[in-house]
Amino acid sequence: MRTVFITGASSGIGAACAEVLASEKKYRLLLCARRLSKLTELQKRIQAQNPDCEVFCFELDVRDQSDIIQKLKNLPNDWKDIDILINNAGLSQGLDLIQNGDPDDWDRMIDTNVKGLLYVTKHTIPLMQESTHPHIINLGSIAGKEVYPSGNVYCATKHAVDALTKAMRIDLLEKGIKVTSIDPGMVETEFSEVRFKGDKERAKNVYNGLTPLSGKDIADIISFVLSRPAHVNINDLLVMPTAQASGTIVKRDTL
Ligand SMILES: NC(=O)C1=CN([C@@H]2O[C@H](COP(=O)(O)OP(=O)(O)OC[C@H]3O[C@@H](n4cnc5c(N)ncnc54)[C@H](OP(=O)(O)O)[C@@H]3O)[C@@H](O)[C@H]2O)C=CC1
Ligand SMILES: CC(=O)[C@H](N)C(=O)O
Repeated sequence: MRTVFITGASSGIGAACAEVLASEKKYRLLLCARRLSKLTELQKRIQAQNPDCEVFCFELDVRDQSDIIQKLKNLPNDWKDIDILINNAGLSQGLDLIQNGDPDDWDRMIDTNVKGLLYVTKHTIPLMQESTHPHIINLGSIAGKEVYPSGNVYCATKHAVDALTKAMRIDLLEKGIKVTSIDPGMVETEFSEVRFKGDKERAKNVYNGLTPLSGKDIADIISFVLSRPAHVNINDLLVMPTAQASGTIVKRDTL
């Protein structure tokens, strides 16, 4: 069984990855997020459908480096050999022109999407030493390839993930760790509700008149990436809703 460590597993793409990988009977799951209750609900769902799937959940805020160190140190010994890290935890806060942006929003995005990914990676790599086929998958974004109006800092954080993925692939070559970036377009998860701070109407409007991707669409792709033989790595995979030609060009059904 390969041990997969998924950050941000309490909803959306992370939760979908947990469910898809559990169903393949090849993985055991190490899941973290800030909402432990959501993680335990997910664990119950997964183990109801896959009774033999081992799942270990723990509460973690990826922005807190000392908590990461402590939580990884305190893992049960049989969870300390990790094969796959999926750096999924991330968010956007607001959608404001830079001149109107809130520096607290900027801090949250940078601390979560960039520094959180770095902290988790730094402290997980030592736990991947024993793996025969170690793999790190970073959740990038179309926002890491293009910039869109008012996307400013969120786009900058995903551009940073794009650069860090390339850098990690170079630096970790000596350790034989595969590194992949998965870069989705619009995926209907809690993402927009988080971005708009609970404004469900505004979040729903993001996807009006088109079929966005689902968390499972991305999880299925990650499952494929992980299934490649040892000599094959998918470096970077941009995946969009058919209706979204680029970061800002979408085709919506007329009402
Ligand atoms: N949805 C989309 O359109 C796209 C999303 N992405 C990226 O995909 C990733 C997953 O997003 P998505 O599933 O859509 O969004 P969701 O909001 O549904 O999920 C985000 C996950 O990240 C976790 N998270 C957020 N902040 C922290 C933190 N500080 N510490 C630990 N976990 C945290 C949340 O858990 P909790 O709140 O319990 O801590 C949640 O489980 C993100 O990196 C996002 O940028 C990329 C392209 C498109
Ligand atoms: C594509 C994403 O990362 C996100 N949905 C966004 O609005 O930029």
